[in-house]
Amino acid sequence: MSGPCLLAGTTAALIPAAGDGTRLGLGPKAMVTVGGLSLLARSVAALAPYVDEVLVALPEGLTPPPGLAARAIVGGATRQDSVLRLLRATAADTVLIHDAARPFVPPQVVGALLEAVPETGAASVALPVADTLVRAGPGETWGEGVPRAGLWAVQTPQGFRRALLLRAHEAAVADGYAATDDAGLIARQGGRVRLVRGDARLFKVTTPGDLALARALAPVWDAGEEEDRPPQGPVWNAGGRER
Ligand SMILES: Nc1ccn([C@@H]2O[C@H](COP(=O)(O)OP(=O)(O)OP(=O)(O)O)[C@@H](O)[C@H]2O)c(=O)n1
Ligand SMILES: C[C@](O)(CO)[C@H](O)COP(=O)(O)O
Repeated sequence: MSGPCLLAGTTAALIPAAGDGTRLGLGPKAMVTVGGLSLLARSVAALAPYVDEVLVALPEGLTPPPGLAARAIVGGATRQDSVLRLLRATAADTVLIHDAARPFVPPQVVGALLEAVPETGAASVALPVADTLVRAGPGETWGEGVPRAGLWAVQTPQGFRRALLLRAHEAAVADGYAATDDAGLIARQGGRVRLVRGDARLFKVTTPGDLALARALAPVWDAGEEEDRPPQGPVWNAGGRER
């Protein structure tokens, strides 16, 4: 990893992994394997080199897999609730929040995200939408076209000053507001969220089709170029200086 890290203080990776995986239909999704490694193990390994600690939220009753280099807590009923529990379980100054269900995390993307966070305290990886968009009408017919100019599809990881995100989560709880991601909670409070260009390989394993894609990609990813592999060992220390 090259380039300076501008983060001050400590950093934690928070990995919500407590979902049921209903759409995939294979039990707790984070434990599903691709290329011999669970989605959770891949996500933990991808972010561990950048942070001081990794915390994962698991479904109640699920024992953390042996050898997982992360502290485990019990997640909540929704992703939002799992993330709030993770935020309350760490004292880190900066947090990277990443779905366990996105196992392929290009190091370049994490580096760009870490450099973006200090500007506003909130940044998200996202990709400009490339397909034509339509709002479906009755009976799954073509309803209304949606102009795609300026639309980005949000991925993870997302990075935040922890105190800022915690306040946004607590405000959402107080208002009974539910969001599908964390950056949306900051934006709702009027906060600015920097968008960092993501990567097609950061797709979320949601459906059986996604799992088939992930299993096809895993051997290519694992044999990939050095720049596409997580760095070995810690990259930045707690004070944000390059190691
Ligand atoms: N109560 C929940 C629900 C989701 N997640 C996590 O949030 C991420 C994104 O969620 P998604 O892909 O929707 O996973 P599931 O909720 O498991 O999927 P489904 O909606 O099909 O059940 C996943 O890593 C998932 O484990 C979580 O930590 N706690
Ligand atoms: C956080 C997220 O991955 C960003 O795209 C997405 O919103 C998660 O949604 P889900 O409903 O938990 O699948």
